[in-house]
Amino acid sequence: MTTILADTFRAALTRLTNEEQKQVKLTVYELQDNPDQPGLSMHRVDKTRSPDIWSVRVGRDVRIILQKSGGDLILAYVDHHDDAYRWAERRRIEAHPTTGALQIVEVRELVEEVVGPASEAEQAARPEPALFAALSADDLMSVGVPVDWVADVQAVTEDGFFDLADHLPEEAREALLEYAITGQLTRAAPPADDPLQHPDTQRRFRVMEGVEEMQAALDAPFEKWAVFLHPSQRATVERASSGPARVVGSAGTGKTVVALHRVWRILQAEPDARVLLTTFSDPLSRALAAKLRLLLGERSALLDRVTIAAFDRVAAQLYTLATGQKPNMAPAQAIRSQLRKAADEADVSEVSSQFLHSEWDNVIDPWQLDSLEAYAEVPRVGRKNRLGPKQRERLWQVFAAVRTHLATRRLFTDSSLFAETAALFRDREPKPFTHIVVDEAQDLGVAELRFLAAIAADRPDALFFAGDLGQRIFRQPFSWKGLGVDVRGRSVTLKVNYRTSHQIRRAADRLLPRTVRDLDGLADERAGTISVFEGPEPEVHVCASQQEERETAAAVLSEAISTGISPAEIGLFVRSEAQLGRARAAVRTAGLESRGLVDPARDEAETVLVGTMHLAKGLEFRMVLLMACDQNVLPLAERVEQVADEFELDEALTTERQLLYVAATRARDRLVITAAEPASEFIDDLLSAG
Ligand SMILES: Nc1ncnc2c1ncn2[C@@H]1O[C@H](COP(=O)(O)OP(=O)(O)OP(=O)(O)O)[C@@H](O)[C@H]1O
Repeated sequence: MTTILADTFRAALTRLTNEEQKQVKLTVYELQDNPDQPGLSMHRVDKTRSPDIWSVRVGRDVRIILQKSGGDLILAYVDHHDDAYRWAERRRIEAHPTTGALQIVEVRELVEEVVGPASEAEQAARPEPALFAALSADDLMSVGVPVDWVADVQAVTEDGFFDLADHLPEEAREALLEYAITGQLTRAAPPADDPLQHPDTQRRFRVMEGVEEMQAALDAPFEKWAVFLHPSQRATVERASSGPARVVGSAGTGKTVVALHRVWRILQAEPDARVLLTTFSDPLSRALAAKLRLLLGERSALLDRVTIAAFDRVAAQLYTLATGQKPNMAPAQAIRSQLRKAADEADVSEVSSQFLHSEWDNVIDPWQLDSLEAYAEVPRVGRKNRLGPKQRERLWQVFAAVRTHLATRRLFTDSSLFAETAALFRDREPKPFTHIVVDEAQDLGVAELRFLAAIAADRPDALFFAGDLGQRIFRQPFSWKGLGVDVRGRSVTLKVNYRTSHQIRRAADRLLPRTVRDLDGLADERAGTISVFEGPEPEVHVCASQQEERETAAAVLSEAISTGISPAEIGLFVRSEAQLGRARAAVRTAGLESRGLVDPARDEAETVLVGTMHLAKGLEFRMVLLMACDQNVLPLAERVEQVADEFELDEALTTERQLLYVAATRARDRLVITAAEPASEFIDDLLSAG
């Protein structure tokens, strides 16, 4: 007999007490071992609409609801006696007549709380149009709307949609939302012979191969993604690649989840695989490590074959491994003074410090240019090369002097460490890693990408990237193809946002263009992304002074706490360190305590996280408060003043905007933005309708 676990069962299990959960799990293992054993007290549920629904007794008051049909045993639900029976009486488990996907269908006539199709009189009085009036019953069935619910969907207006959507299977809900936003109806995958093989079945039912798998699935934490993936996520995880591949999608669409499952799949499929899971910062790599542990659960022995660390740490470790020495890093300030000194000596005083720094940071150092010829030929993306050959020659003397200064002292920059370590491993076999999975890949620089390509095995599926071009906040763009990493034709876009409410996502999306293109012509298309739940509209408070802002923010925090949001569920972010004081003062005024990101000693449950927007990356909170969104803070005036040319100005404005997008999309349910007058121009974009 095949045992199948439904997502509704797992969700219901987590609502029971620990002791009840333990008892339920033991009963499930017994059922899986032999569902017919006499010790199990199993009864057919009489009042249901399907003949195959049974209840199994767990202790005095808890009941498991399951469907027994053919050779399959579907674990559907678990709850206290009366609630379990009520759940069972209102549901059918069946293959959808059009799509063939297995669904748990709510029996329409037994669901009272949804407003039924409006009468003609009501419709005449109601000015709101029906959202799906143009779709026929066949259209609706083609996306998996259960027969019972077709009339309700045809009659629903925008106001009632999210309430109704709660009663529909995910594929129908998502297709209808997409239609409401884009006017396009994406039909379900073609029917499979076996309903269990249908991609929409697999997002809510999973066949359990053995007791061990069942244990892992039931012990896995409440995060649904640990067990059930969206079909587009699953396809991306499982896809065999003929070359480097990537997954893109706007914030909250599950790119990190895909990256984690990809790592797991590689480890499972290849006993000799050595995997690097990497990203751009230590806090993010720690978060990835925690999530991977969670996903692997009982299979944590697999972790022995994974390295999880930020790019720069991996480079430093491999350098030490190859040379026996620790790399000595040059302080950024020392490089700045060397540049100025060399410029004075070479008598190029007409060139501003801004230009020198920018040229070093964005061209000379990342590309590791080592000659005047290389300097002349480097691809300058978007940046006008305003240098004549003579001037370039003089400037090169400056950069060459700094390079010599660093080389003679064996001092590294991040980029030179990447380059040197890449050179140490480029021709070595075997490579340190068979597979490399990169999260937040939009912030890879030239040196990092070359480094990763050099330390990965020479096999087509060695490199996998997850990222969102719209969230690039650190690095300037460059052509990946030009460096030999061509993901064209192997890029998948995820469209379902699981993190952020419809209202917050819609507002945050207004900060960015609908399409963001990379330099190889690949587009990240943001239009058509949907959120699966609703919440309040984001709030914006533009205050007359910083003091008024502090009081307003404090009042917002107090009100949130009074409505049941705990301090740990709140993230408070500001543009940069200079505004942290304003944020902490607001937390104090609300009578709360704050903690920083690198403040592990603080009790997380009792404190509000306060940090800069750059550090918000990769996190998520029930409520996000963004403070100090003032005119000179976003975009940051100091940064705008320091640009070397028009290209850099454009870059600065784009990445400042993207920074606000990153911070705003950390919010699940509530987003509040405050500013002291005059407010950032970005706020107008966020609020503008349409
Ligand atoms: N299949 C799924 N089912 C349920 N929840 C999911 C699923 N996939 C992702 N999530 C949830 O959605 C949220 C966002 O996921 P994730 O962090 O992977 O998104 P992301 O695309 O990497 O976001 P960002 O670009 O903002 O970093 C998380 O809370 C995650 O648990």
